[in-house]
Amino acid sequence: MCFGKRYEHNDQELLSLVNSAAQFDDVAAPGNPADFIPLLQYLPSRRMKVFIDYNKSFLSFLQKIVKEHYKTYEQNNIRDITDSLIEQCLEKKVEANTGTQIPKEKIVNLVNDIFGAGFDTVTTALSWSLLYLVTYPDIQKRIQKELDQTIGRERRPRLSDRGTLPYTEAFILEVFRHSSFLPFTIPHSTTKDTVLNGYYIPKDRCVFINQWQVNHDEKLWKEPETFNPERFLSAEGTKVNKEEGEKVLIFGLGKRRCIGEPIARWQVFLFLTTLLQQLEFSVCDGKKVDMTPLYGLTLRHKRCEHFQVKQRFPMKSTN
Ligand code: HEM
Repeated sequence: MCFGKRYEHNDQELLSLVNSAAQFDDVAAPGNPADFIPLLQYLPSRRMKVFIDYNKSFLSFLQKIVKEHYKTYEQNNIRDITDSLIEQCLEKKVEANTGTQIPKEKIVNLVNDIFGAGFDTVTTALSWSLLYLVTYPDIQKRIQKELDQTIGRERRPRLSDRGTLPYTEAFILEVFRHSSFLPFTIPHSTTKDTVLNGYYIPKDRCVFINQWQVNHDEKLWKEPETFNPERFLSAEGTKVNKEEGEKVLIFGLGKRRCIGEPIARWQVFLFLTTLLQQLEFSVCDGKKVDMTPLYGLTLRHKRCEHFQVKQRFPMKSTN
């Protein structure tokens, strides 16, 4: 979407970025001691070096792509998000509306934000989903039954199917809630002295939301530690209970909540339904999945060595 390009699975440049994304995740996690004791920023830090090195290499990867886009840019053929940003930048220049103009040098940073915020998050959501599916095979079967009955096997799932698969939707909500794989929001700062629920928070204080706590609060959820998609279904089991769904906190809150939320929900839905229509996921007999989360900017799970996949029915070309 960002670059209008599909990378080969063995593209070395992309692979090295994907692999180092995990490192970035570790060092960028909220909880860097220097966020709380500013003096620590002056001490040498291995974390900070990894953080800076990763950003440098990622920015140079993006700069190269943005440069290529500028060279081949055609006003009447907008190929992707990068072209669209270039268009904004050039168009606004013509209108000389400097208030909303995107400066040319900011394009790389904007692509960086979209790629950085939208890549690791969606892949982590999908990978937790697969882990829950192999841990709860009956839930996997129930989603596949819903897919078979509603979509069938003759065509692939589409975005327009989303409202017609309540159990699948409830499963995704329960993955978001139970894993809470983004346990905290991005750190923000108070712009003035504030009182919240009787607590005084001075101006310029680092604040962020503990989403994990909200998603596991016993006052909000019945048996919060139990993985149970049905908690999001109406009494008859035929609809998603909207009010319950809205209680799940994974995209942040307020003005700076995730701007990519709708696209993220669509992506998770489309990838999961496409995979589950065709494939069955499991772990080798007698093996158990370790669901202990590894702490980082996103909570990851340990690599699962016993994961296996098989086709549900003979391959047919679908569209
Ligand atoms: C399941 C996937 C995703 C989750 C759980 C998620 C979650 C979040 C969270 C918690 C924040 C911080 C909100 C805050 O600090 O209050 C955020 C910010 C952001 N997200 Fe997402 N996100 C996801 C996918 C995406 C995608 C696909 C995109 C872009 C295509 C995206 C773009 C952004 C951007 C640009 C911000 C910064 C917004 C700002 O600072 O104003 N996210 N996201």
